[in-house]
Amino acid sequence: MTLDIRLIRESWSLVEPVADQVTLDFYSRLFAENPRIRELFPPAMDLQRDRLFGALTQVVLNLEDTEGVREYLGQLARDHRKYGVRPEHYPALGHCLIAAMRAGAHGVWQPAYDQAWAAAYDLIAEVMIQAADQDAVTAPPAWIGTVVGHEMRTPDIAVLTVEPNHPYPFRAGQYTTVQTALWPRVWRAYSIANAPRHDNRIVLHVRAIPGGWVSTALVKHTRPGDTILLGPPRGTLSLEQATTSHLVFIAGGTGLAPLKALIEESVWMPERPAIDLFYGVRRAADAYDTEALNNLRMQHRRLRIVQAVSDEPGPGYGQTAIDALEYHRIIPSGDVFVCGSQQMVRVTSDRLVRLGVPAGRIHTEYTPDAPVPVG
Ligand SMILES: NC(=O)C1=CN([C@@H]2O[C@H](COP(=O)(O)OP(=O)(O)OC[C@H]3O[C@@H](n4cnc5c(N)ncnc54)[C@H](O)[C@@H]3O)[C@@H](O)[C@H]2O)C=CC1
Repeated sequence: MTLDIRLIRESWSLVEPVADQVTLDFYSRLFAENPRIRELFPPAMDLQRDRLFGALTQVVLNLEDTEGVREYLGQLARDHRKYGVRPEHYPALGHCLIAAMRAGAHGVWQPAYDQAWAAAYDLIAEVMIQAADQDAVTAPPAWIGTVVGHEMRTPDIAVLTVEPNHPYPFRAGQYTTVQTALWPRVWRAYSIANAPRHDNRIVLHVRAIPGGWVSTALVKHTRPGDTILLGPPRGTLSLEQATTSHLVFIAGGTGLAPLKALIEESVWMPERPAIDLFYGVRRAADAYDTEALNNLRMQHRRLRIVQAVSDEPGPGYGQTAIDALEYHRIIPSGDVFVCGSQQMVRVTSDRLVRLGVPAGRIHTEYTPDAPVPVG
């Protein structure tokens, strides 16, 4: 079966401006026609809605890159095993998706679009079902993680150490998704703050954010001995993305987590890269991992750490991490990794480009389907 990329893009451009409406309509149809499928989704659907359109956008934009799309869909399928998605659900999803798009592009939708999308959807479903089946041979849909450590580092930041019940095959820089018993079917993403270890444990840095259901449960209502569910590891942030041996890491708040994992990994590399870490916090008291960072500095002689405090007065204060980088007159000649809030990542990346860093050398986690992890 061949894909009519032109028809898919053309029809996509009609529904994109009404994405919110189409997504709402899609879920309304799906749940009305298939009440059992509703049970797979969380009570509040806000984040889920954004993800659906984000994922489809990724596919539509990259249709020529067959291998890339297959890999992306494979990852999506492995991740969806934790929701309980099964092969028999796919036809209903496809049917409702096309119906919602047709309704959204009311009046200008052509019958040929139906055929183009049906063919594309069949292919998407086939790739996803195959990938999920293959994954089921070696991996559970989700891991049960026992919390073996829970340290309150500030009144609202906890560092959790979690022991998965099966080998957890992640790479430094990746993130996991977490569900707590308090919020069934609600999953949130958290970067893993360590490189893989022999004891199979992972460390998460979690700030309880106001209104953050999962983050508040993890920080305030979780104790050693409790269990949580972990989805499969995801994300592409990796030292392998670097093409140079001088790395600049720019972290904001708990955005430190994945960069710390990369630093840990680099300690074991035969040729350690030189790393400048610019770490931004709002208040000095928010620097929740100073001791561990100092330990890493002892092990990694080519690691330099500059801390910036943005929201407090005082000598050397009043700076974000990127301000500090400019203040120290470091013009990155190598690769730069940026992790923090979406706003911070965007502002920092723009400033790096203005400083002359090629966009291809700026590495961030943000992709449309995988928003920077939030609580
Ligand atoms: N892979 C990733 O990129 C990860 C991202 N995160 C995200 O990092 C964020 C951390 O939040 P918090 O710990 O509450 O710290 P925060 O975002 O409140 O502040 C941390 C630092 O970022 C700076 N900052 C905030 N907004 C900025 C902006 N628009 N431009 C420049 N600098 C800005 C602050 O001044 C401060 O120095 C969360 O949004 C979390 O989701 C967390 C883990 C991993």
